[in-house]
Amino acid sequence: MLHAENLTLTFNPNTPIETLALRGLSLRIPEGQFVTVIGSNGAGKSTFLNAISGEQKVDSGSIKIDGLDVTKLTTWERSLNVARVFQDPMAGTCELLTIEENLAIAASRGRSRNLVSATNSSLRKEFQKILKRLDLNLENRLNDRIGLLSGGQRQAISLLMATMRPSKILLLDEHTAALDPKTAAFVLALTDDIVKEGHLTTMMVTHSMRQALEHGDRTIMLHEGKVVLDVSGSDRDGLTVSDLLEMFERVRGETLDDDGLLLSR
Ligand SMILES: Nc1ncnc2c1ncn2[C@@H]1O[C@H](COP(=O)(O)OP(=O)(O)OP(=O)(O)O)[C@@H](O)[C@H]1O
Repeated sequence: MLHAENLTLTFNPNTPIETLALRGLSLRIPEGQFVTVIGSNGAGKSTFLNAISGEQKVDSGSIKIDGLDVTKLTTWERSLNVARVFQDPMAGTCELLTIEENLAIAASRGRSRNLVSATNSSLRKEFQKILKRLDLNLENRLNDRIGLLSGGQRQAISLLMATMRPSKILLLDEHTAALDPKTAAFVLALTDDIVKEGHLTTMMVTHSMRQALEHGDRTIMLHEGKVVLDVSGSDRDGLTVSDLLEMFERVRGETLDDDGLLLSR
């Protein structure tokens, strides 16, 4: 389904601040697989997701989604294939628009209808139905500005918006990192349900090794722009956070020195 082959990307080449963000990164993800992605700060996780979504052009290598090389598509063209939820709850929704208007934008993705015609009564019913699953009474607040909602409520809606229309791959970029633990658990459970229901091919970046092991069916670790660990199936079942840390240290031949990653065990 997703086939990334030998991706390289250098920021500010031939300058004192040259950064080799992707160094021959290759990864294949079959359809319907849920991959969790971990890695220390600066490992290249966001850059990789940006390359898949088209926000960042790579220097070399190819990214194919269902056999189609997407490296040459515009961001808009790729938005039909790639759905994404960011860390910042404010990034996925427009605070000045109502809940209904935000959902209408998501509903019109990939369609020729405009926003005005999208806000009709059958769509309103669809919006109420999908909001009901959150059990937050938001289905009765369609006309409220989304800026009135909490970060967790907005992030839950961002997830619903990203998955409202079909796409080939769902990218979750630390989408629960800015939420308090209880709300993060709520959004993660919602994520699991939505991914399972839609059999969605998914990549979820997280700084929490525990989350990485408890969700999805495969875990990869990036380090210095490459995949250095890739565990799934029976190898991953029963793996503990300590095991994962140990494996990383073994693979890299060095001690993991990343407070963020260690603190969020
Ligand atoms: N637009 C940019 N210009 C210059 N350097 C960049 C840019 N984006 C990322 N980098 C650098 O590329 C490297 C990879 O960054 P990236 O954001 O992909 O890491 P990450 O694994 O997502 O890290 P984090 O967990 O801290 O978010 C880092 O050294 C970063 O400073």
